Amino acid sequence: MRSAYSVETVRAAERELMARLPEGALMQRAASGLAAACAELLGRVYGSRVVLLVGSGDNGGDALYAGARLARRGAGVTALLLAPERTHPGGLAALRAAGGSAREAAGGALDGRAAEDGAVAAGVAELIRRADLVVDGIVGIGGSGGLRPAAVPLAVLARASDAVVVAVDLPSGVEADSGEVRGEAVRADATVTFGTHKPGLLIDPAREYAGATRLVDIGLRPHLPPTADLEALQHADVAALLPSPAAESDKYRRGVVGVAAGSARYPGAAVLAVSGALHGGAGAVRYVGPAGDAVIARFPETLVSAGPPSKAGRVQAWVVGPGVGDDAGVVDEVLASDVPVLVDADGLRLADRAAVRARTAPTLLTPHAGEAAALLGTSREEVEAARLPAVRELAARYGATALLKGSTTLVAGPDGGPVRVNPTGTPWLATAGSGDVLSGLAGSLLAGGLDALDAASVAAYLHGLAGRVAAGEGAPVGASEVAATVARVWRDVVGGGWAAPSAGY
Ligand SMILES: NC(=O)C1=CN([C@@H]2O[C@H](COP(=O)(O)OP(=O)(O)OC[C@H]3O[C@@H](n4cnc5c(N)ncnc54)[C@H](O)[C@@H]3O)[C@@H](O)[C@H]2O)[C@@H](O)CC1
Ligand SMILES: [K+]
Repeated sequence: MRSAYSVETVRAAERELMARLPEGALMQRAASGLAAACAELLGRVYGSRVVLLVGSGDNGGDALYAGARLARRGAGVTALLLAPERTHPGGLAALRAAGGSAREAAGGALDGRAAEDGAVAAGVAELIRRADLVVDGIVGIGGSGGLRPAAVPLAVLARASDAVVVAVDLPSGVEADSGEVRGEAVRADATVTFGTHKPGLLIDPAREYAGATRLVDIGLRPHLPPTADLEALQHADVAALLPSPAAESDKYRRGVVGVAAGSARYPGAAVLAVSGALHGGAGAVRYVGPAGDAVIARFPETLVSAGPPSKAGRVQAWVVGPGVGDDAGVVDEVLASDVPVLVDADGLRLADRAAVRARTAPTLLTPHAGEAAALLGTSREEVEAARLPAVRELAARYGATALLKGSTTLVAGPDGGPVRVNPTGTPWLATAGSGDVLSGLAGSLLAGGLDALDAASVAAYLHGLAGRVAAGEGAPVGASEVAATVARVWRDVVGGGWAAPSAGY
């Protein structure tokens, strides 16, 4: 499990650890890991051109000490200081002693005129443009509220340069705790983070600014609490959670999932939700609704009933909503059941909110940002910008587990606790019907006995992997292909020997 901790928790752990170590030891650990990562990215350190963007705090100190290490190996290192009088003194001295140089980043006063806010000093643009490596030590976990104006042109110049951009701890300008990016921020090719991941490194939009993330061990782990603020499942975690039938299992012991989906107008949603459900490990899939013929034609193994959900026979979990159109009755009926219920798509719009809150069996809501905005009474843009607070609020407000879809899908439980972020997502999954497959898959795992947080996060994991594998070398995929690929990725996850395509999850 990959975990991330909030700034407040990281600070407390650092204080504990620092109290046991000689002055400055922690920063040396950080700088040494940072320098090693930079050297690796440069390939050849000797003769390379390195520019350090240095803010007024310890984040800048890390950059300066790492720059000193690179300078000792023959790199030409220049530090651009955003606040020359408040630069980390030890770091600056180390850089100079190693042969590096430092200069002011901001535009100085010219001919008696005051410097414009946000202007850069002469030669700075050229330095950044010609650099092989730019190290972003403007601000780390001490930052808030987006980049200050003086730092903005440096972020813009770094983006335009061909240099590899490495962020120290976090890309400057992103919110460490939430992944929000308000205004300009540094876009890094890689981020070297210390002690633990910060939530923003795993959640979009900030995750995109971080590039590939590398964690440097500075000995913080024993000082962090056992419960993280954010968790990302990895192969081994998912393998341990996936249901596997025992010798004495029959279809009923493996769980029956009911799917109440589709309509005369949208039969495809029913077919896709059933296809997801058939691949989620439940012993049987029961379909209820007006698209029975289409479902049977495609998946003859489905148990189809024509009547209402309450007459369909026992299930261990329900999925309700995909493609049901305006049939509020079916949503009401399913919500009145005493088994776990997943509500998706039209179901989210039609569900009686008081009925959702009043349920005693687990409820799992699976909105995309637009549906989440409607449930929260806010705008889609607000949800997209602040996904972590949004998913927490949804879960708390509805007393439900909430899965917020997106490139970094988030899952929050109703009683607080760590939020799960899915590391396997791919933009190829933004395709019609993909959400229906996810609902079926998660519902099937619910019926198989996983709790709502696990069912949702395991489903998102498998679904994301299936999307990646089906998309292969970057071709678009349909939702049916995603469903059909779930069995393969399930085998790979359980087998443990699967080599993930390219990506850093
Ligand atoms: N505390 C520790 O034990 C360790 C800290 N380390 C480094 O120290 C960093 C935290 O250092 P600090 O607490 O000094 O804080 P930072 O260096 O992250 O930032 C604080 C400074 O940045 C300025 N600032 C705040 N918001 C800004 C914004 N939006 N735009 C531009 N400037 C802004 C403030 O004026 C303040 O002086 C970590 O991110 C990490 O890089 C590492 O050396 C590892 C050990
Ligand atoms: K930084």
